[in-house]
Amino acid sequence: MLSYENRTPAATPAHTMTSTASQTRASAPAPEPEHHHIWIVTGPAGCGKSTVAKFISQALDLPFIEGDEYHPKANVDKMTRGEPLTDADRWDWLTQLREESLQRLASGAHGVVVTCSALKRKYRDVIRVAPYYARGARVHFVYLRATEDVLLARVQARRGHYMGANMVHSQFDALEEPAESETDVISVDVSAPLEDVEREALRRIRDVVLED
Ligand SMILES: Nc1ncnc2c1ncn2[C@@H]1O[C@H](COP(=O)(O)OP(=O)(O)OP(=O)(O)O)[C@@H](O)[C@H]1O
Ligand SMILES: O=C(O)[C@H](O)[C@@H](O)[C@H](O)[C@H](O)CO
Repeated sequence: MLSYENRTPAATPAHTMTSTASQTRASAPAPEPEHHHIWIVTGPAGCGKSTVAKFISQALDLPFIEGDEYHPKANVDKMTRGEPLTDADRWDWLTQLREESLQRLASGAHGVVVTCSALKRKYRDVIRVAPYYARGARVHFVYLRATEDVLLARVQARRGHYMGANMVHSQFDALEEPAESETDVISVDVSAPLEDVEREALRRIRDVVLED
């Protein structure tokens, strides 16, 4: 479980507390986290969304939503044929991922980890409005950054996936890398070995939670 408990000492440093307050804290149940975080792991095909998101969800003991499983069959058929999706193909899918994420929080989860390519700013904006529907929800994007060459090599090496290497270029054509003004984005370079990428992503996520 993500150590949300770590936030308590951070919020109230021990040296500022009276002994009575310390005792109360020691016996009181851990407080509910104030914010419930929706972690959207993003990037083009092959950047490691599924692999890294599963790792994060396990490390933080949060539910995991595999965004690819929510594409309608028509979208999957299209990608299997090597045809890039259009904006129109993606809107309902993005809305559904936002709703599924909120549903997990409504069911009692303290957070949720979701994979979603979210290639363009306007796609990220669809998910960004989640707090409008659920006060206390916080959306963050974990953007897995890589060059086209790196992703081409990884998709070529992968077996049994509908997304072929012939689709990688179109993913970069569509990609609008998060701008600096998108302050809810953690950007992680994924050229490093997987273990390093996972450790770095988790470290950055924990930092965000501690700052919250
Ligand atoms: N840092 C890494 N170093 C080496 N290989 C990696 C790394 N990250 C992921 N991979 C491998 O690259 C391939 C693509 O990873 P993964 O399927 O998780 O990407 P994805 O972004 O979910 O792809 P898609 O969007 O197409 O489903 C997998 O075979 C995975 O094991
Ligand atoms: O927006 C898109 O074009 C899609 O979500 C793709 O990114 C794939 O679903 C994913 O990469 C699986 O290979």
